[in-house]
Amino acid sequence: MPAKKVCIVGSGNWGMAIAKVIGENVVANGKFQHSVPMYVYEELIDGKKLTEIINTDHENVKYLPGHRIPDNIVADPDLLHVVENADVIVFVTPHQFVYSICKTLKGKVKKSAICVSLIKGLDMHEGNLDLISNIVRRDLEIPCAVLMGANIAGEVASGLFCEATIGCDDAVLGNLLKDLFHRPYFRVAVVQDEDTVELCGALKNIVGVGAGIVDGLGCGGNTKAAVIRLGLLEIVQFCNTFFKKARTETFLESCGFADLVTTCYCGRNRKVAEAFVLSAGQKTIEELEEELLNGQKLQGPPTAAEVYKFLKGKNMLHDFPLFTCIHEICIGKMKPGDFIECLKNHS
Ligand SMILES: NC(=O)c1ccc[n+]([C@@H]2O[C@H](COP(=O)([O-])OP(=O)(O)OC[C@H]3O[C@@H](n4cnc5c(N)ncnc54)[C@H](O)[C@@H]3O)[C@@H](O)[C@H]2O)c1
Ligand SMILES: O=P(O)(O)OC[C@H](O)CO
Repeated sequence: MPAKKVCIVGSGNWGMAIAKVIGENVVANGKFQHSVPMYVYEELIDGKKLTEIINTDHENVKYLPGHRIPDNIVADPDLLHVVENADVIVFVTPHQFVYSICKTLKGKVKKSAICVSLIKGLDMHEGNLDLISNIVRRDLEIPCAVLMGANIAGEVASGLFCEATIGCDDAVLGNLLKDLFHRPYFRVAVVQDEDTVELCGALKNIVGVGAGIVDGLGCGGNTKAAVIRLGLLEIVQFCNTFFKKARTETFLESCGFADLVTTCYCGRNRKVAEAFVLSAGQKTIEELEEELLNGQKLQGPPTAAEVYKFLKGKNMLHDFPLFTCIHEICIGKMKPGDFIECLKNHS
């Protein structure tokens, strides 16, 4: 069997960390070609192209400073060149850019290629809520698995132990992807419940915003635990109401409960939402995202907006009071303090 060509589409905070994992694994495992092209959205840093900096210094000084990635990861600003003849395409951009990337790739990827999405987000499409993996499947006409989990990028890049979940309904494909991602410090489990794995990854970002709100209000660990518990309840309910019935065990994998915990304590959504509450109406979420994240993109507030629009269309906002309240606080329709009432009255 010829070695498979892997490519990575995306080079942000998580994109770089996972490039380190992949770069090490393709060398350790004979199933994959050693050189891995990575699509980088080109920009200038102090007058120098980011792709050149990555290929020379093997570090993305803007999105994951202080971490060296393996030399076999090759940064390239040409998206079509990156995916040319690729057998495995790893999608890891903020979800905001998936539509335009898929549009560019339509009809341009190998017919036998497979994709794995590491993107935690959802998209409203023609009045319906789309999984990111569905956009890929529909536009590129190839299978798409997902990888989600409690994976703060900097910690993974530092080699600190964590777990992740691959959601893949095809067991053979799932095992191939496990070979690509599993490392001694990155333990991967494969489950055949791909929609639930992806939904957990997307929806936990809304709950992360809720955690930041209670931190900004000066509440303690008990209140945050309530946010996590009620958030998990709404995630389970959302999956089972709108998608094929979830396996309960999936929520106990890294993509479920564990990702909720890490996001609510260590994530960017939490951080920006806390700053938003502390700014007492002086700054918007978007302004704080720009101020605090240096180009990294929040997924929680836009996902909350998309879920809100979807639920409103179904007249079901009252069935998901936590998701609803978090969005209304983000857009200034409710005050952060109202969140506590929402928690108190949640059934
Ligand atoms: N950062 C983490 O700790 C982490 C962990 C697990 C999963 N994720 C998920 O991975 C996905 C990617 O997150 P990330 O942290 O790698 O990204 P990020 O938040 O660092 O986003 C910045 C990236 O977006 C790119 N970008 C900016 N404008 C663009 C455009 N117009 N077109 C294409 N790309 C553009 C930038 O070049 C940069 O690579 C998200 O869905 C996120 O939820 C993130
Ligand atoms: O920093 P956040 O809030 O985008 O969360 C990062 C990861 O998804 C945690 O697993």
